[in-house]
Amino acid sequence: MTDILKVAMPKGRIYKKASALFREAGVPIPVDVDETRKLVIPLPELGLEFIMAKPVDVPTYVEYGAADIGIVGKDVLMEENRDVYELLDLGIARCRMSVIGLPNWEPGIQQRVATKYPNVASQFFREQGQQVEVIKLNGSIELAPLIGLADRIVDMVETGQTLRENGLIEMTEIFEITSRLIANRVSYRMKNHQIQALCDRLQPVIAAVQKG
Ligand SMILES: Nc1ncnc2c1ncn2[C@@H]1O[C@H](COP(=O)(O)OP(=O)(O)OP(=O)(O)O)[C@@H](O)[C@H]1O
Ligand SMILES: O=P(O)(O)OC[C@H]1O[C@H](OP(=O)(O)OP(=O)(O)O)[C@H](O)[C@@H]1O
Repeated sequence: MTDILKVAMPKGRIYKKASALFREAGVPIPVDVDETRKLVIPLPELGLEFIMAKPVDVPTYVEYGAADIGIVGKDVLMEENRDVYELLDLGIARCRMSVIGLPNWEPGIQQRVATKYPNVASQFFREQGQQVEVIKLNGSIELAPLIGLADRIVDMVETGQTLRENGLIEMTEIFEITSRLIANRVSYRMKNHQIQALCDRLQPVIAAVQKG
């Protein structure tokens, strides 16, 4: 009997892209999985079990071994700094982490930066030698400079539509984001065969997508 691989799948926008990638790689996830509200989805015919997690929690499930592997954005990996292996860059859900502000922004004495990513933002400004107060928000980050909560924000930019519609500009790109396949350190040894088999299926599809 082969061991089932437990996969922490992020609900939301990454799931759609990750499931398409799996299907292209010859892992036929049944279509009803896309719509279900079930949180634990056994897929014994594929040797998998999906755990449908909030994206930011994926590295936590994987670090503790509640999931063997997981799919998560680089943004979350950088912010959470969990003890997991990063196995593959899946090349999906591409966007970037940037410093954003109003076009007329000028450095003041007491600078405030709002973000969903306080660790990433603090580290970035520390490295730049800039002293800022970081304010943690949980969404609609672009509101903060519009209504005077913060001078600048650190947030994700994909198409730039949110910035345009709110009259904001991207000042500095901090890093590029794509989704990654991560593994629990013990699972990586104990279930190496299954994990490697999945990576071997995914790799050529990722390479083909990257070629264009
Ligand atoms: N335009 C984008 N905005 C935000 N994240 C994006 C974008 N494009 C790709 N991503 C990736 O998708 C991941 C998950 O985003 P999603 O919006 O699904 O969840 P979330 O906002 O973290 O969670 P929730 O909506 O459940 O609070 C991000 O961590 C990032 O890696
Ligand atoms: O460049 P764009 O294509 O406009 O994408 C970027 C926007 O998408 C994300 O927000 P999300 O939709 O996750 O909503 P949130 O504000 O609740 O985080 C992100 O925080 C930006 O606001």
